[in-house]
Parts: sequence; C-alpha cells; structure tokens
Amino acid sequence: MRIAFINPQGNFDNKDSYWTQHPDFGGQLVYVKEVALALGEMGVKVDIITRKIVEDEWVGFSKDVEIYHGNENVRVVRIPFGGDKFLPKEQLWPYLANEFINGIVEFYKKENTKPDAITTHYADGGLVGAILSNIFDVPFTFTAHSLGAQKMDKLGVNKENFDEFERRFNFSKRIFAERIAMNRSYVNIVSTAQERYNQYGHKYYEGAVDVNDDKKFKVIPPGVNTKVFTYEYREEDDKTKEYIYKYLRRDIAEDRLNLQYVVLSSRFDKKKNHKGAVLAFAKNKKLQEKANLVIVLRNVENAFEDYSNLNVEEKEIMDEIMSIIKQYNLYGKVSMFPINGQKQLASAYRFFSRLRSVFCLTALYEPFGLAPIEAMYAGLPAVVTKNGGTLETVDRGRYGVVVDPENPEDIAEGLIKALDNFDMYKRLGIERVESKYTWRATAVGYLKVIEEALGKREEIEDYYYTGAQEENLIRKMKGMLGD
Ligand SMILES: O=c1ccn([C@@H]2O[C@H](COP(=O)(O)OP(=O)(O)O[C@H]3O[C@H](CO)[C@@H](O)[C@H](O)[C@H]3O)[C@@H](O)[C@H]2O)c(=O)[nH]1
Ligand SMILES: O=P(O)(O)OC[C@H]1O[C@](O)(CO)[C@@H](O)[C@@H]1O
Repeated sequence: MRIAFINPQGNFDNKDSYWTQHPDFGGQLVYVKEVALALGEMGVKVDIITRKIVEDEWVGFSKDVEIYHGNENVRVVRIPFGGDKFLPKEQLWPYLANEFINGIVEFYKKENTKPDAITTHYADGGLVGAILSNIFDVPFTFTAHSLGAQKMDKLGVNKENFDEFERRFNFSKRIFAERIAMNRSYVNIVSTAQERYNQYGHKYYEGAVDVNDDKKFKVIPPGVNTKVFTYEYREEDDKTKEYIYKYLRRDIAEDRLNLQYVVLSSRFDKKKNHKGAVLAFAKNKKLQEKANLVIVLRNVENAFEDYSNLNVEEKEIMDEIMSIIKQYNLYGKVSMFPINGQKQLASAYRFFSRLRSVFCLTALYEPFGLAPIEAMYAGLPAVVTKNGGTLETVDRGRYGVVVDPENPEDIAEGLIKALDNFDMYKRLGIERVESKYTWRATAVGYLKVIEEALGKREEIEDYYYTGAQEENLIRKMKGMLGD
C-alpha cells in the first residue's frame, strides 16, 4: 500500500535541518515525520509530499525526491510551486489548487502510479487532499494539527480588526480550507476527544461537520520519540551540562545556581503565552525563592544584549518579556539561551530534571502539545494550560498540574505545587507517556482507519474552489465576529 502525506509547508530533509530555526518549524513537522517513519517500518510505502524550496538560506529542501532517514519505504517528494524561495505558510494559498496539485498529478503520472490513500495535514494540506482525492479517486483523512478558529479567538480577532488580521494571516482562506477538508474527509483524525468536541465544535465550522457523528472522527493520540526524550542518561548529557552551565553562570546569581528551575521551551509564538509565565514568576515572591526561570530560544545567543535577529512577532514577545524583567528586577533569576534540535532539548530536560525542575506551557490555547509529553518522559513534571488538548494529556491534573494561562496567581501556585511534588509528578508523567503516547500506536491507528476507508470508498461530489464561495465565507465570518 502507498499512502501520500500532503504537507504543503516544505521543510523535511534527512538531517532534520533547521529544526527550531525554520520559521515554519513546529509540532506538525515532528508529527508527520514520526508517523510516516513508523508506517514505513511497518512495511507501508509513504510519500511525504511537500514544497520544493531552492534558496541559499535554506539549503536541503531542493532535491525532487529523497529517501527519508534511511527508510526505503518513505520518500520526501518535493513539488515546486509559488517560486523558489521559502514562503511562510500563510502565503501558500494562491498556489495550492493549481501549481501544487498539477505538480503532484504530474509526478505520479510519470511514475505510472498513484497513492492508494491520502492523509492531509493542516488546512493547506486538507484543501489539497480534498481535490486530489477526487482526481485520484482515493479516500483522504484530515489532521488539522491546529485549527484557525481558536487562533482567531485567542488573538482577539473582532469586527474592527478583522481586515488587518486577514492581511497577515489569511484567516478566511484557512477557515474555508478547513471546512472543505473536515467535510470531505473520510475521517478527521484528532489527537484528543477535546479536539473533536471543543475545537471542531467552534461556530466557524457549523454546517461543515457534525461533532456528534462518530463516523467522522477518530481519536488517535500522537506520541513521543522515547529514544530521544528518555529520562535515562545519554552520552550527550555531559556536554549539555557544560553547555547549559555556561549560560546559567552568565545569567543566574551565584547563590541561586542550584535552585530548582521552571523551563519554558515553546516556539516563540504569541499564542504560546510566554508572557503569562514570566508575569506569574515576576509577581510571586515565594516562587522566586524556590526557583529560577529558563527560557529556551531559537537563534539568540544573549537576549539581554541583543535580539535583533528575531522576526517581528518574536521581537514583540521578547520586548514584553524584557519589560517585565526590568519592571520586577528579575536579573539574576532568569536565563535565556539557544537549544539546537531535539536531541539537545531532550538532554537539557534531563539536566533540569536532575535539578528537580518543572516544564511549563501556559499557551492561551494548545490544540494538543507534543512539548509537554516529551518533557514529561524526559523527567520534568508538566504544568500546562487548561485550554486545549493538554487538559486531556494530563487527565485534568492527575499526571501534571493544570493552570489558567490568563491568571498569573494560578500559574504561580501550579508551578509551586509541581516543584514541591517533583518526585510524584515525575513518576506519573513517565507512566502516562509509557502507557498512552507512542508513535507506533499512532501509526497503527492511521493504518486501521485507512484500511477501513479503502473498504468503504464512496463517491464524493465534485468540488470547485471558487472566489464566490470565499467572499461568501468572509461575509458570514464577519457576521459572527464580536465587536
Ligand atoms: O528547541 C526545540 C523546541 C521544540 N522542539 C520540538 O518542537 C515540537 C513542538 O510541538 P508542539 O508542542 O506540539 O507545538 P506546535 O509546534 O505548536 O505544534 C502544532 O502541531 C502539533 C502536532 O499536531 C500539536 O501538538 C500542537 O498543539 C500544534 O500547535 C516538539 O516536538 C519539540 O520537541 C524542538 O525540536 N526543539
Ligand atoms: O499557529 P497556527 O497557525 O495555528 O499553526 C500551528 C502550525 O504552525 C507550525 O508550527 C509551523 O508553521 C505547524 O507545525 C503547526 O501545525
């Protein structure tokens, strides 16, 4: 069997290049990679179909076809569209329904084959899959990773500022694509039941999907690469220890060096709400007596001196963090430094675990959150947002601490609880991941759904991507927005 994974944001290569540095790096890439490789190991042929990028700044994404990570069953297939240069995901829309799809069809025509089934990723992949599924007459599944509606809500999109957000994020195209994808898919693959009912249940998706329809949803939890994110000692740990101490000695007051730590390591994205965690730390003296704060960054050597190489959004986040540090005089209690790749990240988690530290994610909304389960398995108790799939990953507080990301006092209390009960939460976190989150189980879940779909292929109507539908949607969305 051959399965195509449609992932238009192109940043797959054999060396996991630019992980954490690439602007569109994130959990989706990790997810697609791990599921594809696990399926490959099970003997399934997988084509990860993505964008070809030919640019000096991002070398490694320009070969047409590449065997992926030595797994002969898994190929990365790169289709050129939208020019040569890297484009952020928000700007891919004009090229999907034509250049990208035509390129995919041509690719398979040349090979005189076609995939037996398609899995699609994110709104852009979902839209492409809906059309391709008609062309190839094969079923497709949709995995949203993150839906636009919750991002719009948390960024505070309203009637007044809609156009401004639209220019930057193209939200109407994203919601439109999501509606098409969730409606036409054989099944929508969600990471938690919370995602099904709360995230797909948003008013922007009304009429596109019925969250009570069991046939349309399958909960398949993602996993943790336990070889990388293990709590057990790895040979790179000694080097990491030296590496981290270099920064801690630079930033943390000497008499505080061996305190516990609160570790933030999410992408620098506003919705991850680093600010909430920093403010909680700043306002709570008891917390400051117990622990220091560590913020993992991408590409910034010493943020206290210079962070001019961050992009505009990241700079805004850092400006806010710096102003809190200044206002509450947190110097000597906060350290910020770069981590390169998952191996070093995992090793850093183990380092902080030895200092009885905790991981903290106060995202305003987290669709699922791979980072907390990875940190849990590497030995850090997790303090996570109550908004989103994280509530389910820690089973409402049984395997980690749940906090309200918009309430600094609640965050601080949650952190203190986790720091004070380090041994218990560490043990429970590891147990939880071992019993529930492995990529092999995720891949088995995908295969089961796909085999079932192949047995029940039904005709779906033709679908035409028209400007008129889109204008209609914008009108409808504006009607639903608050003031
Ligand atoms: O220095 C770093 C920092 C992070 N990561 C990795 O980056 C990923 C981050 O993933 P996640 O925590 O899931 O967040 P997002 O990047 O926002 O991913 C999106 O897609 C994921 C997969 O569906 C969902 O879990 C998220 O909720 C969704 O927002 C993790 O695997 C981390 O290991 C690194 O490799 N190195
Ligand atoms: O913040 P958004 O737009 O919901 O997007 C989340 C997505 O962003 C990425 O992190 C990178 O673009 C993806 O991995 C992930 O699915």
